[in-house]
Amino acid sequence: MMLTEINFDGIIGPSHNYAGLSPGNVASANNARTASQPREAALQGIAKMHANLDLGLAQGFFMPLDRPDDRWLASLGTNFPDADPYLQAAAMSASSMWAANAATVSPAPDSADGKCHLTVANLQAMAHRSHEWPGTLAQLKLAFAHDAFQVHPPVPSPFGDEGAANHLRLCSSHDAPGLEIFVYGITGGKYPVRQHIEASRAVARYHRLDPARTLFVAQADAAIGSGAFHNDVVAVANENVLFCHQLAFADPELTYAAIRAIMPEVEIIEVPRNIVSLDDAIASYLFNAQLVTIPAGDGPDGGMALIVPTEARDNAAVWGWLEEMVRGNGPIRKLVPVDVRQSMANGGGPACLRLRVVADPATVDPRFIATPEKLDTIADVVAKTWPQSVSPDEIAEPGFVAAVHQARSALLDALDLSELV
Ligand SMILES: NCCC[C@H](NC(=O)CCC(=O)O)C(=O)O
Repeated sequence: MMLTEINFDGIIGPSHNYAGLSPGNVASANNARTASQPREAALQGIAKMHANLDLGLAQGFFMPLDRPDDRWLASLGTNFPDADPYLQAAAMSASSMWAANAATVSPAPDSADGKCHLTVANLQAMAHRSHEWPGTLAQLKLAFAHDAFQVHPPVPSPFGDEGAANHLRLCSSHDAPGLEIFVYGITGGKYPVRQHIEASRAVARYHRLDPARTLFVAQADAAIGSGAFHNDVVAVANENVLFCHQLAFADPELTYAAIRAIMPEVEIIEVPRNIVSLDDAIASYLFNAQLVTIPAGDGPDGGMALIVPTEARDNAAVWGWLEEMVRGNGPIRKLVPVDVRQSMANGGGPACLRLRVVADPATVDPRFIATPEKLDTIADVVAKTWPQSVSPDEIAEPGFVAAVHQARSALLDALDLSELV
């Protein structure tokens, strides 16, 4: 059994649009009502997956969900043509692209029963995301049907759960038992808190985690209030490294001490607020990075790489700090900027677009595992069928709805996944 970290990216769906649906998400608000480019968006995501394969990383993907979500609208007593524009936009959202919010994942070495556990996130804080979970659950049950996994339905209402975006795992290596850190919000000032501690505690119970290696940590109110609606906007972990902003956690010193008490070998790289302000961190998304271990023999000199959005390179304070960090003798040796601007404009960086699953790739349904050839097939379908551009006023047009349906069906056909209705 070879346990490896596999990054599953959400393929950016054909209905990708900027409807400004996420209060507390600065980018979503700033770009509200502008035109989006679904085709370019999806191609950017595919290019990121190609680049990760080139780094020697294991890569998977999830299909876009069926949009508009007619079942959800029916449960609200309406249908797409009759619904008001807000419900139409919420039903049409391509938000399942942000796979970090699909589920929380606890790899097998962390669980008392030796299975890899996944709990689908209920995403109940935002209407347009609250109806993702049935489609996501169906997909995870298919991809992870092997008995190496256990897929759990979401935590019940009213406890909000946003999945892996509020979850950090530290370990000596991916296949060793880890320390799992659940980050929750208390108050977000003017913005909603999305992750509730009761939900985090329930997930830890479902996953049969060892309480001695599980922490529940409050996110700083200032971070949520500045636009860090998920903790992965201000912190990321990989193996023994925690990379975070000074204002990520409500009580940083206590948090670091609690981590060190369980895992003395942890390396905490904290970015000081006087060098990178919270506003710069949120605008550049330097922490919404994929912090990955380059497989031995494949890397420039081994070590870890930080896959950052190009927005981080464009910010002088952020890029200056990052360049100095990689020149030092630390664990992060390489910066890899990737262009995911279409997703970034809705508040989703490289880390939001992926769900990390530590598992034996042989136990995953192979239809969800990426190869360069399969990514080319996906890119081909996208180039032929994804709408080029759409403004929020156009998402209810019958022609657009038909194009969205056709595009997704073409992709499911090409990947032999038509059973995902
Ligand atoms: N992890 C990143 C999630 C980004 C996501 N954006 C959105 O849903 C924007 C949708 C819109 O405004 O059309 C969110 O805020 O949950």
